[in-house]
Amino acid sequence: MRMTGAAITFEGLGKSFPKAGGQVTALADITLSVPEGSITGIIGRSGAGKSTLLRMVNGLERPTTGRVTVSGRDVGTATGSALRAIRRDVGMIFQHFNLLASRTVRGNIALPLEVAGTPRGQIRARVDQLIEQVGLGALADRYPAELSGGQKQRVGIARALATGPKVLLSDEATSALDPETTQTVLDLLAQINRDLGVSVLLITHEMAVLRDIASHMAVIEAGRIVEAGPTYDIFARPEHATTRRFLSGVTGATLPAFVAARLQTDPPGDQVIRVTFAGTHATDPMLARLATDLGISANILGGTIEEIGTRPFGNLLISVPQDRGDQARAFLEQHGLTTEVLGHVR
Ligand SMILES: Nc1ncnc2c1ncn2[C@@H]1O[C@H](COP(=O)(O)OP(=O)(O)OP(=O)(O)O)[C@@H](O)[C@H]1O
Repeated sequence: MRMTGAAITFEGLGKSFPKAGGQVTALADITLSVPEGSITGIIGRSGAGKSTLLRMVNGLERPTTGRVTVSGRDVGTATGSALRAIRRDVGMIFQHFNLLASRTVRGNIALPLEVAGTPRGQIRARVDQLIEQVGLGALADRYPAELSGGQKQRVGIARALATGPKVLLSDEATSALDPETTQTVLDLLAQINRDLGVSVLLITHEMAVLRDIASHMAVIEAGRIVEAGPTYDIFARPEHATTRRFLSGVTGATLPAFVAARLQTDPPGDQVIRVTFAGTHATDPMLARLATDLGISANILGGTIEEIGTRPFGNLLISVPQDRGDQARAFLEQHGLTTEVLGHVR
């Protein structure tokens, strides 16, 4: 089946590598679609298979089973000019930038155009345009050693865009950057996605990267996708334990230390509940209603409201009397909120 509206598809994809005395399975039964025009992020721990999955998209690795397509073209079986055509449609950026030290900014960005046989006269104009696009105007004649990490990644992005790809692959592109620089590079990726309509597939081990720019996401563990969907939905209703673990670091609210230190897994004590507010319910005065409708008064232990895309997303940590906990949670869930019992405090 060929999915429509997909920039990239993985269909029952598997990849094994030979290993002394047998095989190691890096990926198993991956079925995932990267919607055209989306920024799709894949998160997983080290060794989960992220890089292998990304390398399938430009044909650096070939599937052992299943298929990977770019704009409907099968990458795994493509050779010669067909493979070269796919690769022109797929740009890639790297954690450590992979720039040539002996070439200036201009020279690095020109490289893929030279390889593609673009006439010299055209290369100059195209490179100028790319340098403008990534905001490197004043640095065109500098060498990589004279640039900051963020500037190097801008060169990497310009180089990846040189041949006018439909898809941009990002391999931990911000992992070597400080938080502030990370933000500016993520903003640039979002802008490129918006302005040029380039679909982005990125891999990361940081949930914050997905929160900030990914419209869609998937969680990969031990070579399998354990959860996938629109980023907002997954943040609001994570289903898999691995997803929840990744989320606990970013969905702001953490328990105050004095509460965390006393938290127990079993009763007795007040029930400590994480309430996730999503979408239109984000600003509803649900705690007030808990008091007026059910007569349950909740203690507020912590909370945050942030935005995913442009939609509000909140986390509130509360405690309620143990014997009213189930009732309170049922009420909140009935009103479209997600709840999770974190434990009990006396
Ligand atoms: N060329 C190879 N030969 C043998 N095994 C490999 C090869 N490439 C990857 N693997 C194995 O496949 C699994 C997935 O590796 P991969 O690099 O894709 O993970 P990752 O999620 O990108 O991790 P990291 O973030 O550490 O790069 C690992 O067990 C790895 O050892």
